[in-house]
Amino acid sequence: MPRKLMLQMHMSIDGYIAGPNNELMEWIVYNFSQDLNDYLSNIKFNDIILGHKLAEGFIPAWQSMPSGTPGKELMVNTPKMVFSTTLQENPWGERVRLLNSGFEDEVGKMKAQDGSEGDVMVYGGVQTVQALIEKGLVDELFLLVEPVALGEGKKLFSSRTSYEVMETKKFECGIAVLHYRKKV
Ligand SMILES: NC(=O)C1=CN([C@@H]2O[C@H](COP(=O)(O)OP(=O)(O)OC[C@H]3O[C@@H](n4cnc5c(N)ncnc54)[C@H](OP(=O)(O)O)[C@@H]3O)[C@@H](O)[C@H]2O)C=CC1
Ligand SMILES: Nc1nc(O)c(N)c(N[C@@H]2O[C@H](COP(=O)(O)O)[C@@H](O)[C@H]2O)n1
Repeated sequence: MPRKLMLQMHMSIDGYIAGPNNELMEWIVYNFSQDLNDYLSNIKFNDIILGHKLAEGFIPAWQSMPSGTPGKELMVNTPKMVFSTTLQENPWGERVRLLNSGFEDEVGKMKAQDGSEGDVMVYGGVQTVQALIEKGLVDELFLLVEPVALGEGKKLFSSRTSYEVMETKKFECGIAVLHYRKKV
């Protein structure tokens, strides 16, 4: 069985993943309740994909979190691949690999590996996930639906794709997780 590419992203109830200009995500509840931390810690994967812009914040932010912060070990220790056409040197250390071209081909190769290698997770940002969705490479979605409508912003999808619901769950902090699998 091949590896799956999973996506986990926060989304407004009207389907936006960022403001119109990728503004600060102040609409996102980051103070996760224990039940949500427990749920997320059960999603298993062995590689993380990040876009360059997200990586600039994500990697140092997780590294500097106090030990014991839920998710820290997973986020810091899991190998990461960062998409960038401009970065020539990797500033983030040995667990991070830069990919300068052929993004979709490389993801296709990762996915073709044996499933016993573990699955792959992408956290964003907008350009990166839009490209992966557009190429049909994302197999499962974990949408963390925030209890807010934004009215405008950046969307995950630009064309019609069918999914089936695997699970829906409401959490104490107000987030609802919708877990979908792509229909084959
Ligand atoms: N809703 C959510 O859960 C999340 C939302 N976000 C939102 O995402 C925003 C950042 O998104 P965005 O600015 O799009 O940044 P990304 O993190 O997607 O990084 C974009 C950069 O990644 C490289 N890249 C990614 N895909 C490709 C591709 N297919 N071809 C060429 N280069 C590629 C390029 O780097 P280079 O320029 O070096 O070539 C590009 O400039 C944040 O402001 C935040 O608001 C982020 C994370 C989670
Ligand atoms: N799997 C998992 N476990 C946790 O404990 C978490 N806090 C998260 N957070 C998710 O990580 C993604 C990137 O977050 P930042 O951009 O670094 O804030 C995002 O999807 C969070 O929901 N994940």
